[in-house]
Amino acid sequence: MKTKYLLLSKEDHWVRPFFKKYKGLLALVLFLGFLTFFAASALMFTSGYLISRSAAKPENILMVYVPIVLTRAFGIARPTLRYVERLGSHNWVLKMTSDIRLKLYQSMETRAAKSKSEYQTGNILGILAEDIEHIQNLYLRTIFPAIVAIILYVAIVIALGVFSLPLALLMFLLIGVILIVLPLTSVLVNNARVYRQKAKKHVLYNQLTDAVLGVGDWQYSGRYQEFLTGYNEAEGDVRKEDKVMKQYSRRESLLKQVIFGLIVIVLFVWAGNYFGATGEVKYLNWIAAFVLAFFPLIDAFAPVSDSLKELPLYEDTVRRLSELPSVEVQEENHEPLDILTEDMSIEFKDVDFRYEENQKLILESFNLVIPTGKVTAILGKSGVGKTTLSKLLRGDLIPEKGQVLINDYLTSELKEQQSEIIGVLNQSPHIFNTSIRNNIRLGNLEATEEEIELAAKQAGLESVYEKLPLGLDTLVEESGKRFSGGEQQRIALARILLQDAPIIIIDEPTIGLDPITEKQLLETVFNVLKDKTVLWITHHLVGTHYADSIVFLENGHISMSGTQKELLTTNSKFKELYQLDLYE
Ligand SMILES: Nc1ncnc2c1ncn2[C@@H]1O[C@H](COP(=O)(O)OP(=O)(O)OP(=O)(O)O)[C@@H](O)[C@H]1O
Repeated sequence: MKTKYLLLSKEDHWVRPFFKKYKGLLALVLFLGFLTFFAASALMFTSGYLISRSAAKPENILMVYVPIVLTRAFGIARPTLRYVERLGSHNWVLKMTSDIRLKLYQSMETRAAKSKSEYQTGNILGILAEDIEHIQNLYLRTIFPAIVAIILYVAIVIALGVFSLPLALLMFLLIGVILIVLPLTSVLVNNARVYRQKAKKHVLYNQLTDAVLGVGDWQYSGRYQEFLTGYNEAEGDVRKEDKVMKQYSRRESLLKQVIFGLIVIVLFVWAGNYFGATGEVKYLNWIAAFVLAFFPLIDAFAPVSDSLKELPLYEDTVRRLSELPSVEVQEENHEPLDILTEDMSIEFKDVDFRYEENQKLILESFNLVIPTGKVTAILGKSGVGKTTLSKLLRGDLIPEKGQVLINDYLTSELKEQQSEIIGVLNQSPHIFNTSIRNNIRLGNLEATEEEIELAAKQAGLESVYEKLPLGLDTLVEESGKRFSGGEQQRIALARILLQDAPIIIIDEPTIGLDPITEKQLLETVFNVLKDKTVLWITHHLVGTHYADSIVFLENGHISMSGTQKELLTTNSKFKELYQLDLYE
């Protein structure tokens, strides 16, 4: 079990900083919250007095003129203050949660380059949907009302103390039960339950994303019903916990109502005695006023224990957030590198790389040079490190030893210039659910219509969109479903052409395509990318004539290299592999 609370402590780097950042608005919101209840209470007080006084038939209207004006004033002030307070508090909370979302995004981005696998999509969805919403509620439903209630509590006890010390003490105890004893008991009783429920909900989120991503496989395997049953059971579990907690809430709410009833009776008896004892009729008018003034305060006190019960949830939220990678504030003004010159050669210089410390080196003293405007094909068994090589080139991974350079600049320094320098054509480019034109435009938002059309033509899309009534404005449907794999790759290629980066990574874009489409696509790709420096990851030897150099990766080193022609004539192993590939 936890020993130290994180929420709003110094170690809380997620909620506390924003709490401090907007503290001026926060103070205003709290003050307005207090004023709202004060106006509500004063409204009831003046109306109570007015009713009592009017019932005693005043000689003329002027005798009750002041309470009439006050009743009107407080009647207008209460909703106005409430409105402004809501506006302020929501504005405050939305500002803060938007900052937290941004921080979450930055944190994931920091991590994304290194390893996406540590944080499942479901976890992130859970954090975005549940946790940040909890933080939103933390302020709107818990912290603000609790602080306002405590201010009111102190004000009431002091105000009553002026009239009678025993009454002030009694109110101190009775309201104290509602504001302190009940919430604490509730936190103690429900703590474990709330945690359990939240953990179960996170399991549900993970199951859901997994299920949505793999829905086809559940269907094909004939285990759809089994999956549904499992999911329903997990959901049932969450509901069961929910039921127990609701039962507790109902009982607690009953107890609160009884205490409120008791407070009203105590106030009534005391006011009756206090003002009745004076023997003067005019003082009797204050009795109803005193008792009625308490009623609006019930709205301030009642929700506190309900919301404090959720404190463990907020604590858990902050804990989960604090486990995310911290965001180094990268405010440093990163000077753009003067990297774009004639020379866009790539060099891997004595590179050692592995993902984890105790892992075998994936690249060991690895050296490779790709001259400007040349194509190097990287081949090797699955898992040998081809994709790793491309990630090192993008600067997403940093070598343990050695350097990865483009035009003598470290690729890890590229930062936001990365997309300006390196384009990627991979196995499954994402085609967004918009028109072909917009999908291509993604490569360069500033491109003109003519440039987009030229890129589409160069990528060989003309024959595709010409047949369509809407041409380039045809919607591609979700994930590009409307088009074949080869056509989707051509859209991605057009996007890259528009991006016009001098270096291109081609990571098996032809995988899953039939040999004829593969051949046609490769022809287009290498035709339009002929001036670029290209790192081409492939499994196929057929087509490697497009490469100026072929490199075989094995055990972290280059085991074979040369042009297709050279290798075919001098290397029997290559020849053998080439023959095998021909018959595949
Ligand atoms: N994030 C990671 N953490 C730990 N190990 C990883 C990670 N990513 C890849 N690896 C391991 O590094 C090795 C090289 O992976 P890489 O993806 O570069 O291979 P590849 O040659 O591109 O394979 P394929 O041809 O199947 O795509 C593999 O053994 C893989 O399991």
